[in-house]
Amino acid sequence: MSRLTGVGVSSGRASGPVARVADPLPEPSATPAPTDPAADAARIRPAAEAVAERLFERATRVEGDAKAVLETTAAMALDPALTSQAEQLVTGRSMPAPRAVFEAANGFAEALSAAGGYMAERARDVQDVRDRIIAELHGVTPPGVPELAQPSVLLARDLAPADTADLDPSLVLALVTEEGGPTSHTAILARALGIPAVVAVRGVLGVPGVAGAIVDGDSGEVETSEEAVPAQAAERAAAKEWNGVGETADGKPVKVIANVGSGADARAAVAAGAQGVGLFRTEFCYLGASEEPAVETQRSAYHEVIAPFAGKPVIVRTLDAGADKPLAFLDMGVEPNPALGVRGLRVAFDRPDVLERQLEAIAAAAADSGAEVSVMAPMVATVDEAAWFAARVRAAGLARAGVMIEIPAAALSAAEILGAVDFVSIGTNDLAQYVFAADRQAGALAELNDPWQPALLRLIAMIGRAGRELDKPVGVCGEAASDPLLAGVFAGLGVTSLSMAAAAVPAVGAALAEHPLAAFEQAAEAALAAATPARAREAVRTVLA
Ligand SMILES: C=C(OP(=O)(O)O)C(=O)O
Ligand SMILES: [Mg+2]
Repeated sequence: MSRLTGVGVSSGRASGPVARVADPLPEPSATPAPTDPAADAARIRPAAEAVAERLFERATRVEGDAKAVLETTAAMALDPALTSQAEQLVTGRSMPAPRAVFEAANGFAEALSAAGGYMAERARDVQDVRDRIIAELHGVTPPGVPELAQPSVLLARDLAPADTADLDPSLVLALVTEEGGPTSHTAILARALGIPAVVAVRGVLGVPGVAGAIVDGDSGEVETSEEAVPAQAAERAAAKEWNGVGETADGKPVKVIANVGSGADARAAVAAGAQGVGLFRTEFCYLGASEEPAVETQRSAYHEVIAPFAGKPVIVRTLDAGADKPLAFLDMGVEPNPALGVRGLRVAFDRPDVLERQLEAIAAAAADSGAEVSVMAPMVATVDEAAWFAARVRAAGLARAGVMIEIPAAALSAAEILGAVDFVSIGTNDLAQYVFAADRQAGALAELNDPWQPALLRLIAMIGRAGRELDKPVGVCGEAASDPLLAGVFAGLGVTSLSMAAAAVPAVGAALAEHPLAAFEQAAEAALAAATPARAREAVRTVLA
């Protein structure tokens, strides 16, 4: 018996036999060089096609989000840039085919990781595709979730979207991962499925002979056992239906909207019933570009995301580049402390022309879309910065300007900032990182980046209060908004819209509809008064029981 603690990211308690998700294959060797490089290179494309075909086949058996994830991953396997780069490494540098795929894919994954945020999450997908193609070349079973013969607790290093897209929820009792944090795919998926999950359980993969486990998604405790443990599913509230209207039980509106980064994301958000877009991360349009994309290129990329939301609100965020999201064409130089450097709106102070061209493209994309388009800036620290940005947005002919609140100084000046803009949206991913001085990407600091930390909630309360006083919208668009229990707390703190990954939309919508606003306000008070994240969760659950 071994007891370990991680970060509980999806509530409930379950136990049962453990199914281990296979780790990626070991790094393929760079030697020996192929005797016939041309023949070895010729194996890569068919292997990638076989991987894509299998993923497309799995996609035919599921619907909605799962289908989109599998199709996106399959399309990544077929990316000609990846296969041709790998082929060139075999023919030009005499690398064995598996090593060439490894190197080529890693190049793409590194570029995505460097871009940070949403793009960094896509790096995991590229690594997933890489490992599938390498397994195909070796003729071995690909890593990932095994076929489950009985209800099981899944134990993994971390989970990629394609690992889990077609999971049968009736066979998964709980998820436990050694890596990952509160904003990981595992967390979002578990909440969407309504099963307990604990992430960042350091050392769990090193425990020998694990046969069963008891998982507590509230306290973050995981008890492993060498003996079989009988399957016991978490008590799941009857699958809640959501009518697609974001409001509390007493009809107080709280918009349930989506975070998107591409046309495919936008279509998935529509399918999930999102009432609009609360965060369109435009970085994707610039990614890997050695030159700034032309206004027309930007317009067309933005239009693809905005158009599915005719008649609905769409908040487009201007470029969030710099520091951990370096963009080659901006040539910002090396910074000693990147997370605290020239990033987000700060880039625009040096290069207002880049912002102006982006606003021109957004205005053009909005013009014939029928959507209610607003624009917001990332990484705003002061009211002067907010006012500077709003003036430029209005000069571009766009009606509504807002800013993200993700720097503690901005949270402390929320009232003044709201005076200068039409709305604010709280980026809990960065706000937590800056409040706790804890890198959001560092698994070892996942506990500090837990959005249930009362210190973070107290700052959000200040922003909510300012919004109510000035009667202006306050959104949350960090991943914290995808936690259905926390969603009610945010509503109680004065938040008027919640924006999240499409998969979380129905569960959050249903959770808001369960209680009147007064109950959420009481829950929020209880959370604010708690000393720790675990006690805050417990207190909220008690109030809403
Ligand atoms: C939504 C946010 O922005 P991003 O994750 O893109 O930095 C955030 O910081 O919470
Ligand atoms: Mg951010």
